[in-house]
Amino acid sequence: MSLILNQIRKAYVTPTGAEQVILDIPAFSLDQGEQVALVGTSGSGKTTLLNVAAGITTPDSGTVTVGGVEITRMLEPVRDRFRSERIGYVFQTFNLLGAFTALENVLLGMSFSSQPANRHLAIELLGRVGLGDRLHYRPSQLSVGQQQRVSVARALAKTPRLLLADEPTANVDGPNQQAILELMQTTCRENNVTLLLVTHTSEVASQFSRVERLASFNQAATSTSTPYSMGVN
Ligand SMILES: Nc1ncnc2c1ncn2[C@@H]1O[C@H](COP(=O)(O)OP(=O)(O)OP(=O)(O)O)[C@@H](O)[C@H]1O
Repeated sequence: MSLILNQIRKAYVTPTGAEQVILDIPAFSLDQGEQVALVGTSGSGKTTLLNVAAGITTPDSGTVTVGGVEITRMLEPVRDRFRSERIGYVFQTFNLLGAFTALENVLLGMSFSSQPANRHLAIELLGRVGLGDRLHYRPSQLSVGQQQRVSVARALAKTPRLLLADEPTANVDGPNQQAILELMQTTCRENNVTLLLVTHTSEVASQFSRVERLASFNQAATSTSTPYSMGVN
């Protein structure tokens, strides 16, 4: 599905009560099946942009159109169902359900989508992210990097039409980073899934033919951002 952001504005109220505009985006879009890396300084609004694209955060103004459907016009329950069925999201903070095992988390992610839970696919994906021997571990029994990999498997398992990934390899080592990135890119390519992936790492960004710097299309001046030099900013 294509993703089109048009005239998006999003401001937050700071603890002092002032309004701070985080996103002021005249236009930003991805074609169906396109794979884009999004880079930018910490605090510049990358997660906010993904949340707006997913319909989790409502923009103050502007429209978000996913696969030709304007999700900003939908009532919240309809938008929630649209997201569950068609959008995969690898959250920066994983958002795994603590009472459930790795396998159950992936199966639950599938059950919220339109397709029936496919245990075979869930086990295969967990194996492909290197967690074949951790299927029955709960999040608290997994390392942070392992939890991140469960989150990747969960997002892919529902075979979304749009995949949003917020630094999905931030907590894993080099070989795992490469394996996860390849899995995401290959799966998206094979299924014509649109991929928007936030990264701070130049090795990750370099594997995308299109790399977008948020500041290049966001007119909001996020002066709170503190540049740091882990990689791409
Ligand atoms: N609910 C909120 N209320 C007020 N300010 C917020 C809220 N959520 C985010 N912000 C502010 O919006 C700005 C952008 O946050 P966001 O998480 O989108 O940045 P980011 O680019 O993803 O950062 P990072 O690379 O560190 O993950 C930050 O300055 C943050 O303080």
